[in-house]
Amino acid sequence: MRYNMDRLYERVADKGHVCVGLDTAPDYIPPSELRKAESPAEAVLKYNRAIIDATSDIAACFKLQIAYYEELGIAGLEVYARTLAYLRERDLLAIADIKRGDIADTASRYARAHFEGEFEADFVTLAPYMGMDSITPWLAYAERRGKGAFVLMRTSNPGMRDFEYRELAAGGRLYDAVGDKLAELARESAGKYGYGAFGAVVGCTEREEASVIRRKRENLFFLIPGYGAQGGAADDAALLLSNGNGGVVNASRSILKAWNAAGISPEDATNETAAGCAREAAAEMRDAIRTAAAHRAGPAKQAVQNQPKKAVCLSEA
Ligand SMILES: O=c1ccn([C@@H]2O[C@H](COP(=O)(O)O)[C@@H](O)[C@H]2O)c(=O)[nH]1
Repeated sequence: MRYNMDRLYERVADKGHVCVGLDTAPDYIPPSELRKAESPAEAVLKYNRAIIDATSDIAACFKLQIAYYEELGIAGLEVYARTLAYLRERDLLAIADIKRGDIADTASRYARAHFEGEFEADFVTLAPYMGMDSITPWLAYAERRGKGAFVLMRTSNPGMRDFEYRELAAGGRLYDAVGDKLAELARESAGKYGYGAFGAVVGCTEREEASVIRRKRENLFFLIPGYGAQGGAADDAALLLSNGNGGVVNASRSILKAWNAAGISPEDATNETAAGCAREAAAEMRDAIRTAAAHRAGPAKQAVQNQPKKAVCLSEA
């Protein structure tokens, strides 16, 4: 089976670790574009397309947080589906950040809804609180269609300590117990590069235990949120990478609102200027993570990574 996780690994090797978050709220969009559009939803679609066009050669993948679309109602869900279709047409990988978790029968319906049809994505995010029977129905799609998932393990938010850090009577922390189960699953669905079809969400806002988590979970590919707006930096994210690969680092607001941070006045901004700033922010992020990862890997890896990009791509093709 050609797993999407293998495709993602190859995109990282080729383009770097950036996952552009399409968490597009209407108020992130230049006001002139909002005025021109027939509805906020239409403005979001146009903005998404501009961001995708400007970053598609830099981003390993794109992540859509479904809440931003749901809050716009039916029109928002239509934009969600059309954004996914736009990515698919361009052979760009999409993560649907839907964080589902329910009894097996319901889970299989969620899986059909997000791995087939109008909302089809390459990967989803899952919440493991209800146990492995809420995860396994999704696995059928890994076996049949190569689909992938990232299961919440150690998240990026302050509340991660409320439950994920609980010490278990059997030893270890709750997030470790999730990691054990995921590592088991990954052994059964290992792809070409040794990573399982399903990986884990591990935030980069907390450096504590990051290197240990990475070493312990060598067959799990990580989706790493928390970069930029939540305070995570390239050095933090690099602790969660493995041999220059093994994870994608998500940034949403710091890319979508880069035009704002660059000091462009709302009245002067257009989708074109916003997309230019997004491109610059994504490229800076890619370079900072590459440098931090190479620094962590030591001189031998640095020498390989410092070769001209074309040569690296050719050797990995
Ligand atoms: O632990 C987690 C899991 C998911 N997220 C999601 O990632 C993005 C982060 O957005 P930023 O604007 O870059 O902070 C958002 O969609 C979250 O729902 C997370 O932040 N932490």
